[in-house]
Amino acid sequence: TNGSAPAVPSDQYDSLYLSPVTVGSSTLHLDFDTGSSDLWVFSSLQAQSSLVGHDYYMVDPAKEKQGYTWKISYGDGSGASGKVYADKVVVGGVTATAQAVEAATAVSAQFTQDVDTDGLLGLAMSTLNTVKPQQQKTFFDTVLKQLAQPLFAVDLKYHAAGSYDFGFIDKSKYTGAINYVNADTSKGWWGVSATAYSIGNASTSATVSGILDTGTTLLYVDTPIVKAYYAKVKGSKMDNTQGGYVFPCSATLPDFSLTIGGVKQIVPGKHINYSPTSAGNCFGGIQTNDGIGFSILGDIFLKSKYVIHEMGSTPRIGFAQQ
Ligand SMILES: O=C(NNC1=NCCC1)c1ccc(Br)cc1
Repeated sequence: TNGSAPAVPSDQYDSLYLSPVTVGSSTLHLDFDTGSSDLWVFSSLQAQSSLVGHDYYMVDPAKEKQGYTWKISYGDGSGASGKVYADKVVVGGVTATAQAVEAATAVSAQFTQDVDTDGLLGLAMSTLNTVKPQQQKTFFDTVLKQLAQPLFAVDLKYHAAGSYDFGFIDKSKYTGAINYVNADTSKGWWGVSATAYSIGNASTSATVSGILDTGTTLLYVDTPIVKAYYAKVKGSKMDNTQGGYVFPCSATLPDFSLTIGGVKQIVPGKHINYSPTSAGNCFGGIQTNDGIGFSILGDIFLKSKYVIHEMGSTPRIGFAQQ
C-alpha cells in the first residue's frame, strides 16, 4: 500500500512542518525528521503539566516492550526519553501493525513549549535509532516491503502545506527531470555532496558535503560560504545576540545554489529571509555550521524541491524542481 500525508507549517515562518499520524487510537501531529531515526510521542506516562496543549499517546501496558528504553538528543540541544510500546501506526493510509512507538516520560522544554508538536517520526537510517537493549526500525523501514517502490518523497513548501509520499513518485508535484545521485548512508543519514555553490550569478567550485534534514529549519554551511553570501546583502551582519546573520528586512537576497550531480539546486533568495527578529531586522535562512565539517540541508534548502529518498540496493536521492 502506498500513501501520502500532508506537511503543514507549524507557524508563519515554516519553523517546522507537522503531519497527522494515527498512533494506537490517537491522531497526533508529528515532525517528520530525515535527520533522526526514532518515532517518539508525548504520552500518558508524562506529568499532566507537561501535556498541556499537546495531543498524546495513551499507553496500553499490555503493549509495552518491557525493559526497553530510549533517549535522544538533537543537534539543537533538544531531547526526550522514555519507554517503548509496540502499536499500530498509520501514515496516509500506510499501516505498520507493530511499530516501535517510543512513549516519552521526559521531554525538553523546547518541545514542551511547542504545543503544536506531539513528537517526531524519524526517517533516517534505523542504525541511528536509540532504543535499548535492541535497536528498533523506523516507520519507513517497517513498511518498506509493502510499498510499491522502496522510497519516500519530500515535498515541503514555502509558507504552504506540502506532503510526504510513501511508495510512489507523484508526477503532479514537480516539473522537469528528476536528477538522481547516490546517497552516502554510512553515517546513518541521507548524505549528499555538491561540487560547487553559487551566490547570485557567481559560481565557486568547492566540495560541500551535507545531510538532508527535514527536522532542521535552516540551511547550515561552512563559515566561508556564509560570509561570502552575506557580503552580497547590504546591511547584513553577524549578530551573536540573535545567534546568527541578520539583515534589514527590505534587503534583496541573492539566490543560493549547490551543484549536486552536475545540476544546480537553487534556493530562491526569497526563501533565505527566514523571519523578523525582536530587534527589528530579519534573520537569515543560511547560517554557519560552526565548523562541524559538513552541511545540514534543512527546510530552507528543501522547500523549493521534490526530493525522493530511495532505499534500493544502492540508496539514491532524487532532486526535482517543484
Ligand atoms: O537533530 C537533527 N535533526 N533533527 C532535528 N533537529 C531538531 C529536532 C529534530 C540533526 C541531525 C544531524 C545534524 Br549534523 C544536526 C542536527
